[in-house]
Amino acid sequence: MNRNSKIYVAGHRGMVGSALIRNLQSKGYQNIITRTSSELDLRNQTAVADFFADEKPDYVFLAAAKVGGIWANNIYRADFLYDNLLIEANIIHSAYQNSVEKLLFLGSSCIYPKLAPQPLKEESLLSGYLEATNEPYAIAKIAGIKLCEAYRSQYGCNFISAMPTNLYGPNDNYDLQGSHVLPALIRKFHEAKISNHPFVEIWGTGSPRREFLHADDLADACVFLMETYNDESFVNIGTGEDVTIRELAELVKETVGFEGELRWNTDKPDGTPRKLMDVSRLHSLGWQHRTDLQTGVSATYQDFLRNQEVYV
Ligand SMILES: NC(=O)C1=CN([C@@H]2O[C@H](COP(=O)(O)OP(=O)(O)OC[C@H]3O[C@@H](n4cnc5c(N)ncnc54)[C@H](OP(=O)(O)O)[C@@H]3O)[C@@H](O)[C@H]2O)C=CC1
Ligand SMILES: C[C@H]1O[C@H](OP(=O)(O)OP(=O)(O)OC[C@H]2O[C@@H](n3cnc4c(=O)[nH]c(N)nc43)[C@H](O)[C@@H]2O)[C@@H](O)[C@@H](O)C1=O
Repeated sequence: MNRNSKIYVAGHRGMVGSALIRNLQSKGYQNIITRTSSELDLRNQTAVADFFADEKPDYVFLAAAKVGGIWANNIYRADFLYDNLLIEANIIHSAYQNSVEKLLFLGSSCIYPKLAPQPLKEESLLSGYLEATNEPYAIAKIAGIKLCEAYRSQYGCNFISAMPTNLYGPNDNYDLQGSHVLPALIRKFHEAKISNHPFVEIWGTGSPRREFLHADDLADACVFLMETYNDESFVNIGTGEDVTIRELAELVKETVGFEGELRWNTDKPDGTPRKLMDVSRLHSLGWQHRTDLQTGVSATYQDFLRNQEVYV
């Protein structure tokens, strides 16, 4: 990829897509093309085919997807499966038809079996049953990995896949039904602090463990892989460290400065007990994350305070 390569970032208004744009621009890549979902619905096969034929991008970052936390994944099961299958199939097939030089597909750590050995090695894919709350989304993400592998083996396309752990950062989704845990906790603790509410409700038991990576680190890893990595095997992207949801809640509570009580709503699902990434493949390639969780949560709360009128 050189500084004048034509780069299509699909999903550029999202948390990951916007981080990719910041990272690419900071490295001097100037020829970036984007479309919002209202300009180009990536579920529309003809529209995607026309877009690729007109624009002929050299490189593609596939960061557009139907995304959400545990509740949204569990309720909108059809949408998470249908939208994601169509988006990735349309883009990957058009990338092949238009001789895209290289494509990076973003999967997720939820592709791994619920009870796979920890930390999760890339080799554990398809070795057991998936977590029920996000099975449709995980199946779509596994299909995306398999599309990249199949177009590589049948047509020689240089399509690679990266599997990020749970992410957070600027432009996250702060909708309390649809969001992931970290933005939900930031918003809940902030609103409880402002309104002097005595407690904050948190879902589940607090015992599940999760690994969190800042979106700017993820973007840096994706650009690194686009610049340097050309193998079929997908690559986990994470920190290699995790915390319990209870520990995360205590950290966000302290960061926000809320002094009330934590109340656990065990009617809400815990989801996977643990999903810690084995990041040895990524480390052996020469990339490591930079932002520790405390620093990242603090920066994300400051970003939330600056942009809360847009976010909520
Ligand atoms: N957030 C996380 O914790 C994790 C995310 N990932 C993966 O990273 C990628 C990016 O996620 P994230 O940035 O968090 O998600 P966001 O929800 O923040 O952004 C998703 C983007 O996808 C675009 N999009 C969705 N549907 C369509 C459509 N039908 N047509 C065109 N564009 C569409 C949206 O565009 P628009 O704004 O124009 O509507 C949006 O900007 C996804 O593949 C996700 O699975 C993986 C692991 C964890
Ligand atoms: C990235 C990943 O994200 C999803 O999986 P998840 O990791 O389970 O996602 P989550 O962030 O929503 O929850 C993490 C944990 O946190 C607990 N929790 C507490 N309180 C709140 C809360 O207020 N909101 C949310 N959302 N969770 C809460 C919650 O009960 C769970 O135990 C996948 O569906 C899939 O999309 C995927 O790949």
